[in-house]
Amino acid sequence: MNESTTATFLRLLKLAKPLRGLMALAVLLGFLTIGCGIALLATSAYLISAAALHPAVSALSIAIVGVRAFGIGRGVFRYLDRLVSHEVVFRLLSRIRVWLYNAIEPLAPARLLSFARGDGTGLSSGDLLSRIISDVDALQNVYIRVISPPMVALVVAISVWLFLGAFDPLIGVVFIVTFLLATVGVPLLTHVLSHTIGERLVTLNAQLKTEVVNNIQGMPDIVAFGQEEHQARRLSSLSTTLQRLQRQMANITGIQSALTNLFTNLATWLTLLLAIPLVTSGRLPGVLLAMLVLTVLSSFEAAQPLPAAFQQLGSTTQAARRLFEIIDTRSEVEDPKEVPPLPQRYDIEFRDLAFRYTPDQPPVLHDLSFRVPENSCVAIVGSSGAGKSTIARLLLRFWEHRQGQILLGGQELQGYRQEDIHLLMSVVAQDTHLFNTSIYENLRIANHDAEREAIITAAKQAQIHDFIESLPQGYDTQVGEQGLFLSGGERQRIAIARALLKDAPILILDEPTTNLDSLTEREILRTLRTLIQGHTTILITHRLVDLDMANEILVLRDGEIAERGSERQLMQNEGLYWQMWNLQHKVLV
Ligand SMILES: Nc1ncnc2c1ncn2[C@@H]1O[C@H](COP(=O)(O)OP(=O)(O)OP(=O)(O)O)[C@@H](O)[C@H]1O
Repeated sequence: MNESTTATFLRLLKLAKPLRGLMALAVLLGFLTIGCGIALLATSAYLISAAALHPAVSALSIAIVGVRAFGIGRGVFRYLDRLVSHEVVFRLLSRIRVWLYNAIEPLAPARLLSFARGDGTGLSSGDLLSRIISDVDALQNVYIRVISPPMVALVVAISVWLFLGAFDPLIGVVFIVTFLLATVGVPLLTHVLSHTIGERLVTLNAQLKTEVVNNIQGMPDIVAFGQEEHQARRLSSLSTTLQRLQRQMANITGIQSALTNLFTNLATWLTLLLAIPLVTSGRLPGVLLAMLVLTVLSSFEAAQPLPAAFQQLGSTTQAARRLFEIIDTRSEVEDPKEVPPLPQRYDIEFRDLAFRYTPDQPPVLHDLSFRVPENSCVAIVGSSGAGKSTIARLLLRFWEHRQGQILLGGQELQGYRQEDIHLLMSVVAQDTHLFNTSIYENLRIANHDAEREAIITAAKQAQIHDFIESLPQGYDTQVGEQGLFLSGGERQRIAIARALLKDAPILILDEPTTNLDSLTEREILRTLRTLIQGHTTILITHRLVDLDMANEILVLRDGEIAERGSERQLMQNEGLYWQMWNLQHKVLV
């Protein structure tokens, strides 16, 4: 094992620390199972040999009872061993899953995004899924096969060595050497041969899953651009590589299994070779010959699982490494150590703010200063990529600003917990995520305590109620994955209804009328006009319609405020806003 494998392995062991009592019990039960198996064969061999000499039945009674007891004991202990070791594994895996989920949550969206973009550790949604499901499952191998069996093998080795040594030290030495070759030599050899293949198998499996998820998500585009064959070729090439690696793994399995059998038979044969002269010279009673040989043969049962476990160690540690990679990722945004009081007022101020997403990228926002007084509305307009949505992301503390200040209620935003900030803000974003459940549940997500009446009122205000009612299953209609069964406009109106239901004091409307036709846009804007009353609102839009509802409009160009004022002032200035308005108006006409 190299250093990093050992370090990963030790970290995995640490995870199991709270269950060490149960794990010790599993080792004890494993030993008792194999111990009973050895004793069963040894006693049976003695019984058959002794019975061949026709002694009185009473002379055999202890051996007969022993055979029965060990036979029953082996079954019972095997059952208990499986029960306890699986209990340990399932408890551990469920702890790891929860632990992992808790670690992922703070990474969203900034760190998860950077994973998805491939500039972190190259994680995409398919890869993430693979880590959470397959990699966690792969850890079973560590706890069931790598930890317990070597300990059981160690206890068996010492006990059988001492037992055989009592009859003849040389037989004891032959046993321990062959046993060590089978339990240490073969596993090490398999590990050396297979660990790189195992690691590549995990990575390749994840790559294949990523590719499949990606293809399924982009299937309509693949079909529309006639790329089916190209994509199928990519998948087929990945799966051929996977098959080749799996074949190599199968060859190693064959080698390790042949070597283990070789050492088992060699040990049995050598014991026989050494014991026969002892019997002929009278130093060993003849009835014990078969017993010694079968003790050796059956003790190798403890060696059987080790090579397979070490063969999978490469893939297991690689899986663990991939999990620890997520766990070790620092979240983009850190909450303050002490729980701060909530703001008493809801005005927002940006002071000399500059921001870039990554150090190697140019700044997206520069010297940004503006104020949104409590219960007023500021609209931010500008061309695509000007940095409008970035302002919303910073306000939501999805990203951390490092230059300048953002104040909420007069206090720096970084002084509040993200959780508290999210409670104070309702967002209608460009892409609303709908969960694969009913419309009703999708609305209720904004406010779990909302009564049905309140949900319907919000849907009415967002102009979506009549549409929902026209569906055969009304509010219980399933929306499909990511709201696939709804149009872009319908999804947007559900987002507005959610914001209405949440009724937070601050509203962030990021292109709330995207995907809507002009008529619906007007209706929604009318709703928004009412909605923003009594709320501090930031309205981000590139549609220059009905912006007289904003107290101030900021025109953003390349991350800077190029122009600002009320709609009337900006139109009078005949500057950038006026040009954009005219351009849009002409296009619309
Ligand atoms: N997560 C990110 N990492 C790196 N760069 C990003 C990230 N998100 C956005 N950007 C970049 O920041 C710039 C501003 O993006 P932003 O989404 O704020 O623009 P926008 O004005 O809202 O555009 P649109 O109107 O098209 O939504 C763009 O150049 C974009 O490529």
